[in-house]
Amino acid sequence: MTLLRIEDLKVHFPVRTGRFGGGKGLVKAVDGVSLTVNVNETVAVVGESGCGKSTTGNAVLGLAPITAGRITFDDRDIATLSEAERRHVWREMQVVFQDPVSALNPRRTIAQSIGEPLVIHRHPKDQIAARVDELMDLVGLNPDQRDRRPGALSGGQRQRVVIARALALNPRLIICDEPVSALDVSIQSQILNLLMRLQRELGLSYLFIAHDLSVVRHIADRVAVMYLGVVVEEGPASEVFANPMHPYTEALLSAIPLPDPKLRDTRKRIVLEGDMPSPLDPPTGCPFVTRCPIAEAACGTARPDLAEFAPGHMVRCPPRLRSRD
Ligand SMILES: Nc1ncnc2c1ncn2[C@@H]1O[C@H](COP(=O)(O)OP(=O)(O)OP(=O)(O)O)[C@@H](O)[C@H]1O
Repeated sequence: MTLLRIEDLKVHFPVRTGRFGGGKGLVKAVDGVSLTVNVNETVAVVGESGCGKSTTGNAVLGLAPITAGRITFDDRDIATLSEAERRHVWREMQVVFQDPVSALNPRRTIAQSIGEPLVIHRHPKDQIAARVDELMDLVGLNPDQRDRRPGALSGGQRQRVVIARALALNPRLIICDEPVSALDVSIQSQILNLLMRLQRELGLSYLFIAHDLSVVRHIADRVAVMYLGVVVEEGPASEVFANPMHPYTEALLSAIPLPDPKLRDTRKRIVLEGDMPSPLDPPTGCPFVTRCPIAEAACGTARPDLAEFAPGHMVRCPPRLRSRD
């Protein structure tokens, strides 16, 4: 069952341009993204900085304006909700951001931070302490730490606090926006394992935003790779990792270190030249044309659509190019 549906989403920001800010431009941060997240599913959105991943998540959360397209949660269009429906949807949809330091008020105790949504939503006061203990236990924090301040905790423990707070109102969907990027590599897998366990136990759905494909390898059911405001490839995670179709996905995958030295020798590393163009002035034609190792003249004129290569595996690169290698 589909819980979240994003249909042809566009988020364009009007900005001032030119040396003295006299010109006007449009940053096409998201330029026609469609995605679905099913109940109990993790969909990863991956791509380098500036590709529009966070803006997509922010539009779902109501933190970025929807220029065009539609976002439905549980079949309800989030743009047309009444105030009461909106409050209900915001309870069911929570977010975990990258940086647990700025997400937590340093003056509040752990219990106060975790209990904050319960206070805001007027939970009976006498039940809040027990619910906070339950949430701390659920995320692997010792309830003895309830009166500590965030400064006394490690980065991983702080992110557990943020996750416990996100779970307080029994959400169905969590937008995880780079939830492990600020953590030591050794701690990252602990938090990813925690998120996977919580998903199993609570039937959660995740829209999981990351710049690094290796982070999502174990957690994602499906992966959407974004470049310059559009999805260039989307499919079941196992398919995308084993059989990447888009040259950008291939380049991202080739940057992941392989544990097996024999595999390391056989794999070619694809180093992309230059930077992603500005979404203020995207290239005509294929968005990846300026950095693509297999670009042809035609790629500079027509923007390719997403086409299905295998069941559920979509790629925005014409077959005549892909069949060459
Ligand atoms: N409020 C805004 N006004 C103007 N431009 C914006 C605004 N928010 C985002 N952008 C631009 O939109 C583009 C996409 O940004 P976004 O943060 O969604 O990318 P991202 O892939 O999540 O990158 P990062 O990982 O660095 O957050 C960037 O070029 C960014 O500068």
